[in-house]
Order: sequence, then C-alpha cells, then structure tokens
Amino acid sequence: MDALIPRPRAEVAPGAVHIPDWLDLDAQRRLVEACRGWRGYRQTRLPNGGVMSVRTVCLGWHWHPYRYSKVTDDGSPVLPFPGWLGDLGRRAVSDAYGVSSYEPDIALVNFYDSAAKMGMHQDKDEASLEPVVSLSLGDACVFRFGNTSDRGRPYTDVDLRSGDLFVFGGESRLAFHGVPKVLPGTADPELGLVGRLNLTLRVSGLVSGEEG
Ligand SMILES: O=C(O)CCC(=O)C(=O)O
Ligand SMILES: [Fe+2]
Repeated sequence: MDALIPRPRAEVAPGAVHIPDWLDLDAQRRLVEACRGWRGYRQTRLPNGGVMSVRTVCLGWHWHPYRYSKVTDDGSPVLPFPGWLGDLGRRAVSDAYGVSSYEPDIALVNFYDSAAKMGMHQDKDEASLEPVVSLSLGDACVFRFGNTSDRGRPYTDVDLRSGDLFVFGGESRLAFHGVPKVLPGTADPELGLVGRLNLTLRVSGLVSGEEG
C-alpha cells in the first residue's frame, strides 16, 4: 500500500463517486475519537437468525433490520445525530455532486475487526432516496459495489482506505453493495485504530412519532 501514489477520483457507476483521501490524518483522528465516544456498539441480530459480524452504533435513528426507530433494542433512546456530522455530510455531497442541500439525520457507525464482513445488500430502509455518504477509517477493505437488480455481477471492487469518501445516490442509490474483506494491518499506525470503522450518513425521510 503506497501512500505516495495519488489515487484518482472515480465514478464507479452513475451517481456512485469514490473520492480517495478525502479526510486528512487530523480529520480522521478527530472522527476516530468521536466514534470512540459513541457507546453501545452491538452485533445486530437478523430476523433469519444470523448475527452480523460488524458491531454497530446508530445516531439519529436506530436501525433494526429492517426499519428505523428512535429507541435501541434495549429500549434506550438512540444517540443524537450531531450537527457537525451533518456539515461533514453536506461537504461530502457538495464535493461529490456539486449540490449543497443535503440534510442527513442518520449515521450507522460500523466497526469491523479483521474477520468482519458485510454481505451484499441494498440500503433501502430509508423513506428518502437522498444519497448515502460513506466515510472509512483505519484498515482498508474491499468494497464491492454492484448493480440495482441482484447481489451478483456486474460489480466493481473498490479499495476503500482510511480517509476515503464514497457517495452513492441517483441511479446508484439502491445498488447492492457489501464488504467481502477487510485488509488487516493496513491502517496508518499514527491513527491508533486497530480494525476498520465505516460511517454511513443517510436521510431518513421520517418524522419522529411516525416511524414504523
Ligand atoms: O462498511 C462499508 O463500507 C459499508 C457499510 C454499509 O454498507 C452499511 O452500513 O449499510
Ligand atoms: Fe449499506
């Protein structure tokens, strides 16, 4: 992994934009610190009996497969979605698409240890089709970005590294995607993070009290 070779920005599919090295090391450090401050990372149980290998904490709205609510599984209120994270999301969408009106109200923060993965899925529990903003920290991973019809090919494998931004909206908003593999030991030791963190910012399209 050669940090000295700049990686170009790429439109992986229509509306799916990868901007490498979007966050500098200081901004990554601050985001890792924020992630450490949010408590309650848990492995999510799926209705089919499976348990996700990532550990997740939610901000703004809690994701239960497959709906959002204002309370977590143990009945405690979901953590607030901070204003500064909304500002970061707006800057991301502005850099990806040149549009500055994005108002995210959900963050899913996922921690991956060296063995964790995420199967191919669509982010479709939001009532809004505003873009998803994804920020990666720590170990690199293979991020598989597919098509909108099924989990299979065609897909593109993207090397997501610490500080990278990936935004998917428009025609790609409901594309299947997943993380087949984390690349352990690839994080910059100066970041002080063992493993990988990913934050996805989303727009719920929900009004509190009306959730399902
Ligand atoms: O970890 C990633 O890069 C993707 C996470 C993801 O797809 C999700 O949280 O829905
Ligand atoms: Fe996703």
